[in-house]
Amino acid sequence: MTAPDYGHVFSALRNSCPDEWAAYTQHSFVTGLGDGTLPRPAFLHYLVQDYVFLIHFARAWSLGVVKAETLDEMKVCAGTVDALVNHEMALHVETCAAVGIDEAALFGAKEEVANLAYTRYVIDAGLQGDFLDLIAALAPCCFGYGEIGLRLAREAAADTPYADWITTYADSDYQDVMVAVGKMFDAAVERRLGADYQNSARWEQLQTRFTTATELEIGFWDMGLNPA
Ligand SMILES: Cc1ncc(C[n+]2csc(CCO)c2C)c(N)n1
Repeated sequence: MTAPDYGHVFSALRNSCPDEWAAYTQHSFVTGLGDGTLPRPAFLHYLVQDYVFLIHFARAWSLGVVKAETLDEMKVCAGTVDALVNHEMALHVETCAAVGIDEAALFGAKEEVANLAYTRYVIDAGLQGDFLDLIAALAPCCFGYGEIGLRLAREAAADTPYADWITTYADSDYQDVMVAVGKMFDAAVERRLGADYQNSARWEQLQTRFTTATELEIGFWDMGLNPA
């Protein structure tokens, strides 16, 4: 599988924080998913928290519909909300059901501080700022999991118990959606800041949004490794 092209805006943002990006996408939680050494309690703890994360993340993407300026932007945001609440959460529901955690328990799970910090940061970026602030804060989640899924699909141990998780994010339908999201991000930034966006007054602020969200992803993996 070739490396995915998630667009030039994402590449530029990622290149502005290489250390944080590596700490996120090569975190020991990720290594443990690939080689199968991640303890099951840590994985389930992560998955329950991630269910709650996706609920609030769907709210953040919904804000994208509100802040969009074109129909294409609205379509991508609305499509992502649909994918999240009607499809992506199925992995969480099915995996947890198999160990006796039902959906009501997932919905009512106590949200940990690292989880709350991340989603509320993204929602606030969109409330306080404009569409670009919102997508800069949303980007690490989309493209980071896209990169991780593809890398683990290539490198993971054949007998890792986390193959379903890896397949969810390596899946070509999922990758196609991420490529479409990347194209929309490129167009959204060029529309507002022009082709020379990296020299615009807004760029540093967008880099900060992206880096902060990347740091919050690192905190989410750390949280996963420490079941309460
Ligand atoms: C902590 C955390 N970060 C990223 C993802 C992956 N993810 C969540 S929403 C979304 C975009 C549209 O599906 C993607 C890729 C996750 N599940 N949990």
